[in-house]
Amino acid sequence: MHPPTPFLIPRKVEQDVELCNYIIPKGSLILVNVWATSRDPTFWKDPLEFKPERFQSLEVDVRGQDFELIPFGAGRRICPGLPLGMRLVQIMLGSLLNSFNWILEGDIEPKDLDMEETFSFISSSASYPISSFDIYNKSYIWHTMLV
Ligand code: HEM
Repeated sequence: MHPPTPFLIPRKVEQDVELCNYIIPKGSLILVNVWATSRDPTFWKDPLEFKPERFQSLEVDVRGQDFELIPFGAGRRICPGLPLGMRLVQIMLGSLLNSFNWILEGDIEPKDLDMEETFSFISSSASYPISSFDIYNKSYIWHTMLV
């Protein structure tokens, strides 16, 4: 729902295409706005709410078959790094959670965190609310985790 790339890679139409009663002329540049589709209230209940549990009961998959959620794109130009990306995200997130003792700075409440994104080719967090953490006295050696 927070795709790293708000738009898929631009595509150029090679011939006139009719789509949903629109003619897309040959030569047009097409940008697929996955940022918008992954928070479209037509498909998502409370799309702006942080509810990771929504995926527990959903059949929607990120592998390019369900167009309401295509962070890796879809079709023949789908991200070839999808299997690696899926594994890396889990390893990185698990390693970060396991290796550091995360705390919120000052008196910030979780509900006050700004979870909005800044817009550019790659989305990033608007602010870095978790700005302080202490190292939990664990060695942080990537290769031992990956072996
Ligand atoms: C969570 C991690 C990743 C995400 C969310 C992601 C997302 C994407 C997206 C959205 C596209 C554009 C697809 C389209 O326009 O239809 C793409 C393309 C691509 N990705 Fe990834 N990617 C990830 C990881 C990786 C990794 C690990 C690699 C390589 C090791 C990789 C290599 C590529 C390449 C080469 C393309 C261009 C494919 C083409 O145009 O034919 N990606 N990726």
